[in-house]
Amino acid sequence: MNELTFLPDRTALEAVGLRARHRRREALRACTFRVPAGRVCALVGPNGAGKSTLLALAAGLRRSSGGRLRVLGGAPGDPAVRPRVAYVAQDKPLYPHFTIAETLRMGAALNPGRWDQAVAERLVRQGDLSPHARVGSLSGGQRTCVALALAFGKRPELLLLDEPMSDLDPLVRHGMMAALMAEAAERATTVVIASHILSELEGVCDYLLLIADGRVRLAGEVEDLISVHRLVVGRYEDVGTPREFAAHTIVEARTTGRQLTALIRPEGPISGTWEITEPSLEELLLGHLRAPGAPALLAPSAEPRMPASRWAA
Ligand SMILES: Nc1ncnc2c1ncn2[C@@H]1O[C@H](COP(=O)(O)OP(=O)(O)OP(=O)(O)O)[C@@H](O)[C@H]1O
Repeated sequence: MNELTFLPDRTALEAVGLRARHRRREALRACTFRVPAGRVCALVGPNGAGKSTLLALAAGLRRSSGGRLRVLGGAPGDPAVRPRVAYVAQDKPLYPHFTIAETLRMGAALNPGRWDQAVAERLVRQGDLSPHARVGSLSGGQRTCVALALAFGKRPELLLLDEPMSDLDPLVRHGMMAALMAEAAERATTVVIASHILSELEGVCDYLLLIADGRVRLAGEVEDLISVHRLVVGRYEDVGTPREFAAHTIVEARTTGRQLTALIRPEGPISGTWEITEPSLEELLLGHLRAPGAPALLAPSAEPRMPASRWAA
């Protein structure tokens, strides 16, 4: 993180009581959170949690069914907001008859005054692709590289990525992730990246939004969220959870043989003879994913800042 990318006073995404429906099914249930500008935010949750729905709302491609969502200070999809946002959907729609070079020319034509050809070409090279290749002849992973090049060439202030790396081979994924993060850091781009690959998020994301069953479970700076949790490991042969944990918030506790492993939000010192460490991001996420009913936590930076007078849709 550098001074440019750390913009805690500006807001990229802000939701209050946000709801969305797919026909009768509620996909988002009263979600409230804030993502400050300049952050790389991991959007994590089980299948069907509502991640894609949230990104599509932020991109202005779907309408909410209640609550409020602000994107870069404006309404999602507003003509003043749309050019500043790029969105890479899971299915990455592209024109199959275009070559990669033609696709980038289309990007330039659609984004007058914003387009950065050098950045787009750099990302195409990262995928080891010829500009003359036709999009229809590319593999799924190669199309992903083109979609990411198109999104980044737009020089967005907010980049919304829906599981962008899932079909990339490990080498290309590594190179692409590094290239994306370098571009994002240089331009202080806010990135919201939905992913199931938890190891890929560690060391890359400094902000976290965890949703499950359409509800926000965790939101805030990764550092802040990690620092209020502890991983507690030790020998335990009784049933249930140890009595000394009663004073704390237990996110998840598991016993394997005679060993107990628990993810806890301590309310004070933890008594007993336990090995107590700070969880890694992956351990924090796994604990919460295994325990979707654990009490939600919104760090102070994730609390909405829009005045209450604007909360009504
Ligand atoms: N087109 C649709 N029609 C009906 N229901 C839908 C549609 N799209 C999503 N849903 C439902 O809305 C809920 C949220 O789906 P969403 O795709 O946002 O989840 P997700 O977190 O992105 O899941 P995944 O990790 O599997 O991509 C799910 O219950 C899903 O079944």
